[in-house]
Amino acid sequence: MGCSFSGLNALYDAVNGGGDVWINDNRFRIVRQLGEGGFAYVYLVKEVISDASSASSVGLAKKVKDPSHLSDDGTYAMKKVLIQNNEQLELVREEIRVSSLFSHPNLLPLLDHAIIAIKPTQEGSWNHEAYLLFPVHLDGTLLDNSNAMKSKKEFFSTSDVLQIFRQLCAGLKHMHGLVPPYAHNDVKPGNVLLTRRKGQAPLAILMDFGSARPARKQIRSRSEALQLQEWASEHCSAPFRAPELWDCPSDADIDERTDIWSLGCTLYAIMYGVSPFEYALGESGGSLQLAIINAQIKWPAGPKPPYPEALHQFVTWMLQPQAAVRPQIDDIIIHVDKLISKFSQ
Ligand SMILES: Nc1ncnc2c1ncn2[C@@H]1O[C@H](COP(=O)(O)OP(=O)(O)OP(=O)(O)O)[C@@H](O)[C@H]1O
Repeated sequence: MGCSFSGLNALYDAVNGGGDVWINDNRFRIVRQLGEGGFAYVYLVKEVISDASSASSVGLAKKVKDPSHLSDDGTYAMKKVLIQNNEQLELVREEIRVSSLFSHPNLLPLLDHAIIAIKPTQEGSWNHEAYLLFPVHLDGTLLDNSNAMKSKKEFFSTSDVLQIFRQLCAGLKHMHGLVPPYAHNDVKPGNVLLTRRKGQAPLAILMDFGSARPARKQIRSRSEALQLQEWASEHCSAPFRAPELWDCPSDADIDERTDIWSLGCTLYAIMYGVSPFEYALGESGGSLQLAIINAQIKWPAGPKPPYPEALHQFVTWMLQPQAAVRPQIDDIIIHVDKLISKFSQ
């Protein structure tokens, strides 16, 4: 395959093994597909090291700053993003730039990346593919886990609900605490990787920084408000999207509390397996936007014994439609720690 490299390079090893991919100096064998998104495929890959005896000083080990991100068996998750135009190329470049700003045990680290240009289209411009390499978490997302549990009528214990949530708060605190603060903008169960651990609450890791941006925006005109709403409609999943991103005033100060709204919806979903506003609409349908703007919350029948009322009040506190009086991540952490000491053994 004819390739032109845009600085960094990933290259199919068409001759050796067919299924191998090079990301910069390292070679990976595709084992199987793990998932797919809008324009992306995620594969389980295994690093191919020619001299296994010196594995700790070659290959990815040489490249990755934090050795705890290296896997014992050489397996990783590789996301291949198909890029068809300049706008998509800029989005991937931004995802790579933003991901490299974060370093926290509850945020999925980007280990390496490469963008390649492939066969010119008829107009003569280049198509691109991006390859992003991450640690792999084989137990799936919080959404996958919730769906599997729902079909068995199982629920997380109160203690696990709080511990999973606490880890998401820790990851978000890192993002909201940067200068300038960053909002994730797409906090939802499908963007949380969960790893089950014996005798401990599951490990929760927030991923997908494709929508993460500096959090604070001053909206001072109708056209700026509409521009923000349009951006949000493409980047923030509707059932978890804050009211100010649906119906933005022409004079508004947007901040990282858009994520607190999504976090409230996510806490509800850890308990009941669905966003509160999808649940509120139920089978009858109706307007998701109206349900969100009115913060219309209903509580499903849960596990027996049910979750403590204090958890419901906690969700309601985060789902404050007026962003200016919604709590910040530090307030949330103080509160969840109190709930953990009260309800976890
Ligand atoms: N590090 C990983 N370990 C294991 N599985 C992963 C990993 N990263 C992604 N996946 C799987 O691949 C799926 C798609 O990944 P991701 O959400 O990053 O893609 P996306 O294109 O951003 O998707 P979407 O547009 O739906 O948000 C995930 O839902 C998950 O099942």
